[in-house]
Amino acid sequence: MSELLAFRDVVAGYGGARILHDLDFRIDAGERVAVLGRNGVGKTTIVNAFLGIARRMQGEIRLAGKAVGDIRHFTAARAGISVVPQGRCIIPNLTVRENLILGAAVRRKGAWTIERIFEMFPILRERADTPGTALSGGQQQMLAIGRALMANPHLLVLDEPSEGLAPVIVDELAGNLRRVADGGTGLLIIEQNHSLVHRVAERYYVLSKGEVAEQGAMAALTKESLKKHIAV
Ligand SMILES: Nc1ncnc2c1ncn2[C@@H]1O[C@H](COP(=O)(O)OP(=O)(O)OP(=O)(O)O)[C@@H](O)[C@H]1O
Repeated sequence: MSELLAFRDVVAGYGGARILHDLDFRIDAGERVAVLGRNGVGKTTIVNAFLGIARRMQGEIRLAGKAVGDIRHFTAARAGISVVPQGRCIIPNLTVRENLILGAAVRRKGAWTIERIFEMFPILRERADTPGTALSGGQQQMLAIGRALMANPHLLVLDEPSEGLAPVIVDELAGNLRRVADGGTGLLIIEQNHSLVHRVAERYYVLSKGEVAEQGAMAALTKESLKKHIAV
């Protein structure tokens, strides 16, 4: 399979503080990969490292097989990586429809259109003209995912998508993410909770103190590892 995103011996952090230590991981086209780990181990810093928010001090980040220097949010989206940030970042003064349209600003062609987003998330059609921040937490997560899909990414990166959602909404989210993946979009799901990823991801990395402590097939992740490294 072709390599989509890879970190090779990456050391990254903020100012002089090193958060990621010699981090190695790889996602191929169409894969569904989870990065698991407790609070503060550096999961979001992985995202920040390829968005140019964290400082890369050593190592290499490769996007679609090419080493990238300091990329920014827009460059990543143009290259086919869309991020659903932790906390969703719905733009307060924009309606649901306007938030979605914003996602298409990178002008990447593909199968995702506002109509297709509305088909997958009918509630977004019903509430298209209300402010995005007036939606419930679960609906805002759908909006954030829809907005990211509007950029027609090869890889959708989700940072703690199940945070603050009721179990029934997490079930719905898992179904939707599987549908996205079935359409050929790769998924990188960053989570400290196992309930979503065990239904969506096929492979996992466990991060501990900024390093990969374990990796393997999702089906082979043991209860002992879960207890040791994340919330169950
Ligand atoms: N912008 C920043 N500037 C300075 N330090 C930061 C910044 N963002 C994160 N950190 C620090 O980096 C470390 C790792 O944070 P990170 O957000 O990557 O962890 P995480 O595993 O995603 O945790 P969480 O589940 O809480 O989001 C923490 O000690 C945090 O305080």
